[in-house]
Amino acid sequence: MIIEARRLSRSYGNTLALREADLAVEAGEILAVMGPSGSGKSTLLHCLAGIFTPDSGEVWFGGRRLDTMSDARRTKLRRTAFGFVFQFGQLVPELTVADNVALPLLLGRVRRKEAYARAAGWLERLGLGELGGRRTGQLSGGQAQRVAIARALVLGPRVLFADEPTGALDSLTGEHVMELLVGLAREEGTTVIVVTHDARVAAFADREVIVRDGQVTNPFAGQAVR
Ligand SMILES: Nc1ncnc2c1ncn2[C@@H]1O[C@H](COP(=O)(O)OP(=O)(O)OP(=O)(O)O)[C@@H](O)[C@H]1O
Repeated sequence: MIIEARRLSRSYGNTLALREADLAVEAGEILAVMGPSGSGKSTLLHCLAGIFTPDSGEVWFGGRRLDTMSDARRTKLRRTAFGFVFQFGQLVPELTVADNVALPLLLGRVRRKEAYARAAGWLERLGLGELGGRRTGQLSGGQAQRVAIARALVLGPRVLFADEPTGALDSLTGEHVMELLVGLAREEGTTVIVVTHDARVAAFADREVIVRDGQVTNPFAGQAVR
């Protein structure tokens, strides 16, 4: 298992968002996390990615305990081992497409020339080779999400976390974005955990888990949905 969550609980004030949720994810797996609105999907994803710490329970990544790690170590691990794609790309609008994709490399002290060369390679793979010089504020939704995918993958993460990555796109564009995301993840051997409401997005996954009332109803591979 690359990621394991054991009996995760997390509340916001009086709202119990996760109630002893379990989940196990295999390396290289593409996992869709589905379930009703407000059931705890995003909270689960944020706990797995070490963005939130759970109130109780354990999160393991590659045999290391994530939830009890120091903030500094967890932040470093998140930067190097994890990639993120959210509903709205969260690109820096004042920067160009190439700048946005090169940014994680530059922050990781990769030399400028190499960072831009690697960014250009990823943009090419995502069919964005022509758009490197454009400001990201001037992209279509589908183009922006493809840039966000390039930026998330440029450091070669072990796990890509995606929260409604196609939520702001029309269905055809959304399918194209998912096709690219899943195709690249498979080529790279990247594990993908994608939260989605959309059955067409989930159809790209190897496995689907359902979150209900803060619990994962079928947390382990091979288990039927209850
Ligand atoms: N910052 C917050 N403050 C208070 N309550 C919150 C906060 N974030 C989430 N919640 C509550 O926690 C519960 C789980 O929320 P979460 O966002 O994890 O659900 P979700 O399944 O991702 O929902 P959606 O599909 O609508 O995005 C909900 O009842 C929600 O209202």
